[in-house]
Formats: sequence, C-alpha cells, structure tokens
Amino acid sequence: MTSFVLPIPNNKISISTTEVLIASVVFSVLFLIVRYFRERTPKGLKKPPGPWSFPVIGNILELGKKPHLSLTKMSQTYGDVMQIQIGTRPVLVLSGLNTLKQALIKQGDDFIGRPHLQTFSFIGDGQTLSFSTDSGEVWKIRRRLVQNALRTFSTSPCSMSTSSCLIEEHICNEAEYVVASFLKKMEEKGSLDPYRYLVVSVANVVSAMCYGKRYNHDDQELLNLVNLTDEFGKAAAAGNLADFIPMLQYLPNQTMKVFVDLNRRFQCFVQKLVNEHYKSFDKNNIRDITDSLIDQCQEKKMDEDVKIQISNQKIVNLVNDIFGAGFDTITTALSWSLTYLVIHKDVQQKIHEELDQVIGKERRPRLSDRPLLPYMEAFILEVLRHSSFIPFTIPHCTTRDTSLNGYFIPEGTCIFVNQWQVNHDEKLWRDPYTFDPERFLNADRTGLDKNEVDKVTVFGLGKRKCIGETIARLELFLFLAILLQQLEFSMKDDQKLDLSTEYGLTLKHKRYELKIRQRFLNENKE
Ligand code: HEM
Repeated sequence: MTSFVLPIPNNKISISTTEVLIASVVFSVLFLIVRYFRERTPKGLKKPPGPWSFPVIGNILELGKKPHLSLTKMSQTYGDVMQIQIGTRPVLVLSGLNTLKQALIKQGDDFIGRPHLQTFSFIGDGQTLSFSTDSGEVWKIRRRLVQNALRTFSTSPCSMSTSSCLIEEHICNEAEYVVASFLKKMEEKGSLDPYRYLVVSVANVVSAMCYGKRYNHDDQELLNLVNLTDEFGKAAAAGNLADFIPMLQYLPNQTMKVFVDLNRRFQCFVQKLVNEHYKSFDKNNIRDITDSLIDQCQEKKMDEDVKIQISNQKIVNLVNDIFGAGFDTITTALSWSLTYLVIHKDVQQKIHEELDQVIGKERRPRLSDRPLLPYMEAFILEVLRHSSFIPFTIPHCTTRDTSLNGYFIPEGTCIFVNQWQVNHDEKLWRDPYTFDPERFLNADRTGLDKNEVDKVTVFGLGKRKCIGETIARLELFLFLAILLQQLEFSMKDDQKLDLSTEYGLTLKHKRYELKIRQRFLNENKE
C-alpha cells in the first residue's frame, strides 16, 4: 500500500492512502453538512439559485479573468439574484436595474454594509470611509464630514474672475497644461501616449483639492505619488485569494506584503501633509479638503465615542480615501474618452461642431456652458456606460437577515453589484454594445433624455453611492471641453486599437500612441 510521509522535523509521520481517502470523505461530508445548515431558508422564502460549486475553490474557475462578463452570462441563466461561491465564501450577485434599486435604495439599510475582507482591513488600517466594515454612526459621520468638505471646496470662490469655484480654476489650469504638453510632445516626437500626461494632471487636481498643493509636472514628489498610486492599483488588482479562502491568510503572501507596504508609504505621505495643515490652520481661511475636515472635527458637537473614532489621525485616512477614489477613476474615464474619440471620428467631429457653434474659439469653455453642450454631455454618458470601467461597485454586505425578490439573504452575506450587466442589458438599451451618444439626446436634440440618462449605472446607487459623483462629472466635462475645443485626436497611422480590457480596480484599455493636431493656430485666449 502507498503511504505518504509528512516532513515534520525529528518525527516522521507516515499516513496510508486509505487514511487519506477516509479523511477526504469525512471532510466532504462535513463540508456538505455545514453547507446544508448554512443554506436553510425561512418558510416562504427560497434560496437564491446559482451554479454548482466545488468545495474550497467554489466557482473561482468559472469567473475567469473577466468576472463582469462571466457573471453577466451566468445571470442570464440564474436571474437577477444569483448565489455563487468564491472560495469558501458565498457571494450574492445582483443584476438588473430594478433589482439594484430594490436592494440598494428601497432596502438600502439592509444592504449598506461592507464585508470583512483581508485586503480592506489593510487599507487605512481598516478605518476608511469606503472600505471599513462599519456602516453605523461612525461611517455616517465620516461620510457627512467628507460630503461637507467636498461641497465647501466645490463652492469656494476663487481668485480668477472667469471661474465660478476653486475646483473649476484647478481643472482649467490643468487642462490647459495638458494641451500645452500634448502639443510640445507632438512637435518633438510626432505621436504620444496620452495616459502619461492625463495621470499627472488629474493627480494635480486631486492634490490641489485635498491638500491645496499643486506641483510642477516634473516635480519628483508628484511623480512619486503617481507611481505609488499606480503600484497600489496593480497590487490591489492582482487580487487576494485570502479574501475568499480565509485559511490562506496564514500563509506568506507576497502581494499583500507589497500592498501593506504601499499603503503605509501612502499614509506617511498624507500624514506629513496633514501635520503641516494643523500647524498653519486658520479657521477663517479654509483652503482645501484637509482644512475643512480639521475645521469640522474641531467644532462638531459629536458625542465622545464618535469623536474618538474621527480623531485627528483618522483625518489622514479620510483624505487618503478621497485621493485614492478621485484619481484613478477620473484618469481612466479621460483615457477611455480619448480612445472612443479616435475610434469614432464622426462623434469627435460632432463635438467639435457643437463647441465651435456654442463657444467658438475666442474664449475657453466654462462649467456654466454645460447645459449648452448636450452632445458633449451625451458623449461622456456613453463613455461611462459603454466602457463601464468600474464593472462592480465596491462589495456590499447585508447588515441583517433579509429577503430580495422572494429569496432569503442571511446577515453578513457578501454582495457583488454588477453595474456592467445593467449598462449592457438588452432589456434596457437599444443595441447596448454599439457606441452611440445620440441615445441620450431628447427628440429635438436640444437636451438630454432624462429617462435614458437615469439608467446609466456607474456610481452605484443608494446610501453607499459615490460621494464624488458631482465633482467627477464636472471634472470630466471641463477637461474634455477644454481639450476638444483646441485639439483634434487621431490614431497613429500604422496602429489598430486593441479594445480588450485589463481587469483591475478599474477596467483599463491597452496603452497606445496617438496623434494630436491643434485646431486653431495662433490663438490668444483669455
Ligand atoms: C468617473 C469617476 C468615478 C466613478 C465612476 C466612481 C464610482 C464609484 C463607485 C461605483 C463607488 C462604490 C459605490 C458602492 O459601493 O455602492 C464609489 C464610491 C466612492 N467614491 Fe467614487 N467614483 C468616481 C469618482 C470619485 C471621486 C472624484 C471621488 C472623490 C472626490 C470619489 C469618492 C468616492 C468615495 C469616498 C466612495 C466611497 C463611498 C462610501 O463607501 O460610502 N469618487 N465611487
């Protein structure tokens, strides 16, 4: 009979094949018993349907490298409320706009939580607004503090008479800088990879917004910050199986080590800036989000418990959160926008025509022009819908036993919200896979069709909805309007764009070089 020898120092233990077989059978029976009891449902409610899963790994193999596509396909078989198993963890996958609205808006309190995942617990020491498992009083206060800070900042008056608020001023400066950098590089090289320039400019806008600090584009501190965030994204995108097979947490995990180290370096960087803010804090001169958070924390009438949770140290985590959330998202959206523009030259031409007609070339686009540029708005909406570059929201979790569409969902269930499915649902959209901004225009093409606009699902829904949506939309509008008023984008002659995506924190297209031409020569704008 074959036998195995366990390599325990000084004490070799020999196990026979029969013993291994018996152990496997006992393990499988125990696994099925535990599963049976865990999946019992109260009377009148059903267990959510889903595919059969393997012990230990669950449905990991079926998810593959593009889970948004595989889960969209599976939802066609199992429906809008489907249960899969990732590793040893049951995960409920929600699809369909009505189901999302029911769960996240109508039953918002039941679905408001965040699951306990090892990765989340490392980000900002598990104390961030976005990833912390807390969804009670502390989370509410954190969210309110950040909302107030964003609002203050986006309505603060600015020094330039042409801008309505500080954020407009920052974005306009950066967009102009991108235009100049693009043209300079074109002159030197004849083509360029736009991502490199967009990423630095967006980092500068977020940095100005968070810490009131704007850098030169070749400043080493800014470039370090961009690299750090990039590495952070890559480490997070590599995924962490231990989130779903908890016993792996006890094994060495190189990716998580890198992740923890990056997180620590990022926190140190922010801590330094927050400390500087404390030293020069002036209640009558709130310059940025950090100032606003310090101001609110110092004066709030919070009860003592909560005050400890939102202590000054935690401000670092909140600022960290906003920086992280507002950086990769906007860069990716802008980068996708340029990609669609070079592929769909007819769409780019229509945007140029609209800009020429409404704004002309004598002045720069402003935020107040937004209602006058419906085609531009429709283009941005279609970029967000078609790319669905954040295919899932951040995972949610149920805060109590509940039911959805007649299915029983126990407390603590991890929830994946499939935004990609909603944005490509044939029941909701005409030709969902075709890129067509016109679908968002009203009948006489003078404005947007609100019914269509409201179906686009990229910022999440309900109580956990993205807190930066307003800023994100205005930032995309201003950047693109300023870029497109002055520039025409086209593909490098010998190049065919590969639109396949890399799955990560956000869906990214492959990097490529393009050509850029100045539309009007010798301008002298305000
Ligand atoms: C196009 C750009 C953006 C997109 C598509 C986007 C999308 C999202 C999504 C899908 C979520 C998760 C919602 C959920 O879990 O249900 C989220 C959360 C969040 N976003 Fe954004 N976002 C963008 C830009 C921004 C910006 C610019 C900021 C900050 C200024 C921001 C701050 C946040 C924060 C703090 C959360 C966590 C909210 C919470 O857990 O309570 N986002 N965003």
